[in-house]
Amino acid sequence: MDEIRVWKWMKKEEENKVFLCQTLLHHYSPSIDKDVLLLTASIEGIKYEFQEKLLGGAALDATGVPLPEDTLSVAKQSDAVLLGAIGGYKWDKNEKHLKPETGLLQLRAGLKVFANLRPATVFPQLVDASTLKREVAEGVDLMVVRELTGGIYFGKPRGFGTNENGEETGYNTEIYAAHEIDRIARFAFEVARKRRGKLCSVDKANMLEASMFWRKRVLAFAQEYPDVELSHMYVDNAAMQLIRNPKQFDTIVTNNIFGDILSDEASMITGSIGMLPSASLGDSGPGLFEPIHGSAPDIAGQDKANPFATVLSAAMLLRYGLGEDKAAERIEKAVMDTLNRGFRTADIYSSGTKLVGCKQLGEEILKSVESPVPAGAV
Ligand SMILES: NC(=O)C1=CN([C@@H]2O[C@H](COP(=O)(O)OP(=O)(O)OC[C@H]3O[C@@H](n4cnc5c(N)ncnc54)[C@H](O)[C@@H]3O)[C@@H](O)[C@H]2O)C=CC1
Ligand SMILES: CC(C)CC(=O)C(=O)O
Ligand SMILES: [Mg+2]
Repeated sequence: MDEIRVWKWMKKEEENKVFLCQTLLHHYSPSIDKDVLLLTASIEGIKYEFQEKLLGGAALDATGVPLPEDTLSVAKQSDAVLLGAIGGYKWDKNEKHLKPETGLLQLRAGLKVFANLRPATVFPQLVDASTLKREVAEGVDLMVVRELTGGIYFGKPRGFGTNENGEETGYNTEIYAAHEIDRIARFAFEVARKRRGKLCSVDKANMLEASMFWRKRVLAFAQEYPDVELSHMYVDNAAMQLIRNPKQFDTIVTNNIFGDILSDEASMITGSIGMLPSASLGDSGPGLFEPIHGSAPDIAGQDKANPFATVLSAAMLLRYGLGEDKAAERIEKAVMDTLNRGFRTADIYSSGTKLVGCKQLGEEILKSVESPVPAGAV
């Protein structure tokens, strides 16, 4: 690849109180995931052009819309898109079309990234940071494949109304067309095939028509993938099984809203939502890479946020977005080195480790990117 363009939304300094990820990252000049990505690219000899554009609250404040045309257009022309989290108290009461979250959904739809990969891996160094017992959490390595551009977040009709009793209502529609299920099902079978060959499709087919249809379409792919063991589970049971025995799962495929919820749940097995990166991919065009967490406004400005999820998203960008596996490994190894050297933010701290803020953790990750610690040296 001769030229690599990476685009990232970056918040402005004055919004630090609102956007934690960017607050914590912004202590660091200008953000940890960007610094790690660009340093790694330079060391690995990857040529790049890096542009920054606004999305979400920063875009609303600057332009009046959550996804400016210029942002979408540059994102579409890029090879990969690195994204911080959006949202904040300041815009919570905005009308729907003027919410930061709407900008994010428009970007995902605009880039047609229908498959969202959310790996939940328990690093050996963090087993004791999990809220689950060691024997339950240790060795968990599962992948949530979440459908990202359909379902209830996009379905119509939606809105506010009045029912036959004159009472106010709010409504959304869970709807999937056949092609939307088929493409995510195929994607998930392929993912499962490259992993441990087990695919669990999560739905609510005992009650919802959209789920009954989902299950029927997923099932139709089973004969094409005889090497993949397909199972089905209702989402309420899946939420319980993830806590009871998460090691039973290899790859989970599910709709947009169930995947959103289950991946937040799965993140806690690993110690923190601050550990989970994600990759959103389509049939063609750039992938979108972002942590699974939001802007964490409750700890904004406190230098407390865990940067690993965003840094690992940069690694996913290199691997799945640009095919730069060696560079991705450099970042993943730097994360492991940093953990091995004992550095932890508060959310993953356990006794005997070193409690640091986001800024220092970022500096430690950068040191490890630059000079990987030889195996056995810590
Ligand atoms: N993809 C995105 O950009 C997302 C944006 N949001 C937006 O973020 C805002 C906050 O939403 P919440 O429901 O509070 O979800 P959230 O994921 O921002 O935070 C949930 C909890 O996890 C903690 N947390 C999140 N990331 C962390 C990190 N890196 N290190 C340590 N702790 C971390 C927070 O402090 C909070 O207690 C809202 O405006 C929401 O719409 C929420 C989810 C995803
Ligand atoms: C705006 C939300 C739908 C985003 C979210 O929670 C997510 O994608 O994880
Ligand atoms: Mg979410």
